[in-house]
Amino acid sequence: MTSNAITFSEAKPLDFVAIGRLCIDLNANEINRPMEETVTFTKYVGGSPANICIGMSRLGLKTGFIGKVANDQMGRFITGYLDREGIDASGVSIDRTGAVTGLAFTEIKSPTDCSILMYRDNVADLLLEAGEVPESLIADAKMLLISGTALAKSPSREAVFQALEYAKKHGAVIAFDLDYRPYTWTSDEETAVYYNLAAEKCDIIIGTREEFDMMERLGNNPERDDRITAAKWFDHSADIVIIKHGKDGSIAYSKDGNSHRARSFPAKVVKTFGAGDSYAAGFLYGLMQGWDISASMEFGSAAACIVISSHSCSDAMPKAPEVHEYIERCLKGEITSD
Ligand SMILES: Nc1ncnc2c1ncn2[C@@H]1O[C@H](COP(=O)(O)OP(=O)(O)OP(=O)(O)O)[C@@H](O)[C@H]1O
Ligand SMILES: O=C(O)C[C@@H](O)[C@H](O)C(=O)CO
Repeated sequence: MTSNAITFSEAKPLDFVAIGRLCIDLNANEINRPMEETVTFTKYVGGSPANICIGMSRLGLKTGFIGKVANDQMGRFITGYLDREGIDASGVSIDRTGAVTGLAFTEIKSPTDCSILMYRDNVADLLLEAGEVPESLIADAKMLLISGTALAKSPSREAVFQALEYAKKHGAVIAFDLDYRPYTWTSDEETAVYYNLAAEKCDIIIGTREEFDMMERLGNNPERDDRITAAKWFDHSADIVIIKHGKDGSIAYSKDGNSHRARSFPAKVVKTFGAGDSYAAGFLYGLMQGWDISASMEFGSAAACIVISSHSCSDAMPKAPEVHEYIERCLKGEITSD
């Protein structure tokens, strides 16, 4: 199937495989206050690539995950969740070194003032080794998603480049969700080098304006012009580059020279994070259905609204009928922002 010059190998048994972190979100139950004043949290599976994979699975696609979890109750909570979601977890390794599961404590001071306190020392997800990346899982997949934070440290960094090599070898479409989390990196120069090296191999690149700014410290785009940002990647492997702008929506550029703007939909926002993961899942799902770029962006934008209107990220990932209904209700004026 071809969508916007991107061709998916229909004969492959898996639709989507992601590689990267599997973590735990601990979202404060007492919202609209600083974390210092919160007492209880709800535990969810987290990790941006995990959220995207869960989103793709919820939308009805056959998915798999490549990663590493801690050999403890949190690791077993995560793998049990993937199993219940029907996600092939055969590519998930168990750490044997005593590493731990990354924790994301989320603070919801207000619907527009949210932050994440990350505990990521000695996390298992960054210990995934290149030799643990199953070539067969990627060979069976129409699409591979990589996520930028997995590039932050070795051996996870080399595992990502191994996955990219397998994807190229077996004709999988490669999507790169930039997912820049500063606390995981030690140097701006190193960050930009590895993000750029990975991005050169990718067919679809999705990031915020700020994430592309981080990458472009090696280039020259003082006006932070989205079109200049996108053009660079069409000289490499990219067919589609999406720059996300929060409530102001998103813009996509395609290699054929076209651009596509998507507005955001109204939403009763509980917390803003999770927007990017659900947007990515909705957009990539749309492409895999053969929809055009604009329709896929609209679907991703609506999926994002459903997740930011919820307390969780992974648990809130919607099914396809929910997203279509959300769009219809917005078009009828039945949903408004606060
Ligand atoms: N407040 C909002 N109201 C409606 N839609 C939103 C809002 N914030 C984000 N979105 C939708 O989600 C998409 C992605 O959001 P954003 O640009 O914030 O990405 P992100 O920074 O990667 O998200 P995250 O907060 O999960 O890291 C936007 O393009 C828009 O369609
Ligand atoms: O990606 C992370 O490590 C944090 C996520 O678990 C959290 O759900 C989020 O920020 C989603 O964007």
